[in-house]
Amino acid sequence: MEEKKKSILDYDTVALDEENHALVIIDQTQLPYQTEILSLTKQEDIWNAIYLLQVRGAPAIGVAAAIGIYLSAREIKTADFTDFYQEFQKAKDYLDSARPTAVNLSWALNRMEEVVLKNKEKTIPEIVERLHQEAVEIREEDIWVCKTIGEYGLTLVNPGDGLLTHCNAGQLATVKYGTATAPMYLGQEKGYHFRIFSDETRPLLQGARLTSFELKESGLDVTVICDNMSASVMRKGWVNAVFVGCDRVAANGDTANKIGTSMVALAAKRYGIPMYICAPTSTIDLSTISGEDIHIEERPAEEVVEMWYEKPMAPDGVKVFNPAFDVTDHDLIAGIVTEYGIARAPYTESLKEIFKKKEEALKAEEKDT
Ligand SMILES: CSC[C@H]1O[C@H](OP(=O)(O)O)[C@H](O)[C@@H]1O
Repeated sequence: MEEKKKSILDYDTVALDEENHALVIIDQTQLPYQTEILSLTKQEDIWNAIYLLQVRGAPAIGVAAAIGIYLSAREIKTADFTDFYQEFQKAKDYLDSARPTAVNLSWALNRMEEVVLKNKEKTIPEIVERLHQEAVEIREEDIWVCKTIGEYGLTLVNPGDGLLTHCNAGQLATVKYGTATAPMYLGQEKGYHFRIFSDETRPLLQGARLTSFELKESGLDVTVICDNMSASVMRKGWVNAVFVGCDRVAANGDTANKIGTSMVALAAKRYGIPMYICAPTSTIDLSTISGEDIHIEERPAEEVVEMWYEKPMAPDGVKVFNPAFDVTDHDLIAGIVTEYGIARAPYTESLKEIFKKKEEALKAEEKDT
């Protein structure tokens, strides 16, 4: 049994238990009421954990998928590559079907598949070991990515600023630091005193349940507000910048993020407040041309009308629409903060520049090793 730690941030959001060959996650559907750690070995349990948002947030979903597909590869009992690859692809397609919007899920699975193909001349045990290393690398990389996003994000704000965020793009959506919360945590380390407003984020309340929880546990000044209050808080002059995460950034900068983000962006535009998307390059999908092409996940009606209420809050049988995400138009976005710099409009060009910088950095890294 995991010993009780002092803060939720002392627990691993998502990790590989090397000894028991298991994916270990915090069950985020139980937060903030109780901290339950799940140790998952079965593919269907991992699929369910992603679908039910027990593990959630684009980067954390990508890490969970990488670990999950490695665990699945360990169980493929054959010495023949063709058979192995066939079983691997089945497992990959299965995990990929858990949620459609966050590109990190397919990004991580595709990266693991590349490892298989790159090592197809090796023995199956050697391929599985390479998958193991890649899953660990994807997880470790996320820490550097989020910290660097935090450093770039800090260049956009002042020590005493009011910040607003929507949903949870915090440490609970990543391995460490979060994306939208990375500037907040790094600012705290520098002695900054941000006043943070966290939208509750209906219907699943990631902002109230998760963001306010992790920020408060870290000693940050956080205030929970209802989603319909964000414009009013902006109008009062309490917000100097908005930082949110993302689930898929299209080539033109249109961004899918938790439902309600586009309303925050519209209000921020009205009040002249910069809206920043904190986006690991793993969440930027240049093959998706614009927001029109992003598949928005729709989720069960119960999440809207029954969750958190003693009795359903709408008449029985009434129609319910429950899109998990919406698209913020690129012209409402002041900047896209990545681990290779801040992209500014026009995004079609600037995002390509970011990937060029990434490619150059990776090439230089390869040369050094
Ligand atoms: C660090 S990006 C997290 C991103 O993912 C969340 O969605 P969900 O809670 O459904 O996984 C939300 O859109 C966050 O902004």
